Amino acid sequence: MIVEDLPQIFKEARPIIKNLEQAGFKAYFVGGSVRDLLLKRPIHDVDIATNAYPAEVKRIFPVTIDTGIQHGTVTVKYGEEFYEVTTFRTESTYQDFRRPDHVEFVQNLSEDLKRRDFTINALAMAGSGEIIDHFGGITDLNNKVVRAVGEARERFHEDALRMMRAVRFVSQLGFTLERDTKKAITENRELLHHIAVERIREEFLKLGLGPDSKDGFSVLIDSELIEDLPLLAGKSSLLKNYLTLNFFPTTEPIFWALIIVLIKLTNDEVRAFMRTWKNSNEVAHQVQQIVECFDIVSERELTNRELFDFGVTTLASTIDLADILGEPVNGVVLIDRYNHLPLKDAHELAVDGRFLMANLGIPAGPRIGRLLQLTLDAILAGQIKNNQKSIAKYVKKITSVV
Ligand SMILES: Nc1ccn([C@@H]2O[C@H](COP(=O)(O)OP(=O)(O)OP(=O)(O)O)[C@@H](O)[C@H]2O)c(=O)n1
Repeated sequence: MIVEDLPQIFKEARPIIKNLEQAGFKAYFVGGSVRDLLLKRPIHDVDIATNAYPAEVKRIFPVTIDTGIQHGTVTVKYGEEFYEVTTFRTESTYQDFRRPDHVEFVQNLSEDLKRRDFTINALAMAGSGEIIDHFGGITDLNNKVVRAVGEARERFHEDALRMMRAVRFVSQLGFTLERDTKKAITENRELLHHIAVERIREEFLKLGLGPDSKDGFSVLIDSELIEDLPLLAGKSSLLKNYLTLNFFPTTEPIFWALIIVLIKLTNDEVRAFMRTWKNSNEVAHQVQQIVECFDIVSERELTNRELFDFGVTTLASTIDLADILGEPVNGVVLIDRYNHLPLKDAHELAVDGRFLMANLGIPAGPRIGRLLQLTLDAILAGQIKNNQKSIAKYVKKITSVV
């Protein structure tokens, strides 16, 4: 099979292949870019595999960066673009947990392809556009199947993250998981414990945000791989509720908040959960806010002060989460109430600490902060207006008790 009209991204990368060939080497496009080309999906970057060693690649191209030389990868700058050029290699380079730094280079493309994870990812393409398919990858693409190359058990022992990748592709591409590949996941799922949580998290997130995340979750539960995800062991009966949803998360914080609500964590447990999953403090904070806000809106109306404190981003995410979970929350009303708040940021307060000290004779100290907070409360509750005159009157009144 030859692809006649290659997208621009491949055309621009062709000179890399040509230069390697002119120097007497073989070189091919490999991996996800070839898969995505045949699926007519957007292509973000193209990777190249070659029998040239990194030192040889560096001799051919004037501008290179040693991004992963111990794994055989050199980044080549060509024009304004950067390309990863990797020497044909075998499994142990895919972060084999038994031999993390072991690299084995091989001489030909077939050897390289047969140690890749799935048939759909074991396709290569020559500079001419000719597709090289040794493992039935094109048939599997057409049938929408994720199937390990050769023995699935071996592929998962080489890199256990591949089990998560398999399920991620189900969600991302809308494919089904081939039976033996799924069986090998169930039989080898404990291997996932050798994998860094950050890598698992990336795959879990891609799974959760994929267009077919319901199918992804279904396979995750069916294959029992879910039992080996951090803090999700024993939660599969709760997570089965994911399969009854009609809408799905579209952002990272909403995805985590949904998982947390489904597994019924208390507010106190959220922080530890997010930390175990090695999320950034920023994402962890956003998720905590959404979960807290969701807890409140499921019980009662938010106060104006709560609307103010949560802010519009958390409110919008909470409304999405409520929608996903079928919780009756009137998002339009909530956002309208937010939009009509007398102020949306503490900086909009008509007075500051200096004003209270200079005009009302209140000494510096923590009391100033308390008075400002009470003032904010009163404005948000509609008791007073946000101007210096009504605030001064109000503060004078409450100084006797605060
Ligand atoms: N654990 C892994 C990771 C990657 N690969 C191989 O390396 C290629 C590139 O990997 P990567 O860029 O991580 O993923 P893609 O398959 O390109 O998918 P995406 O870009 O959507 O993450 C894959 O296609 C596959 O051939 C593999 O065999 N085993």
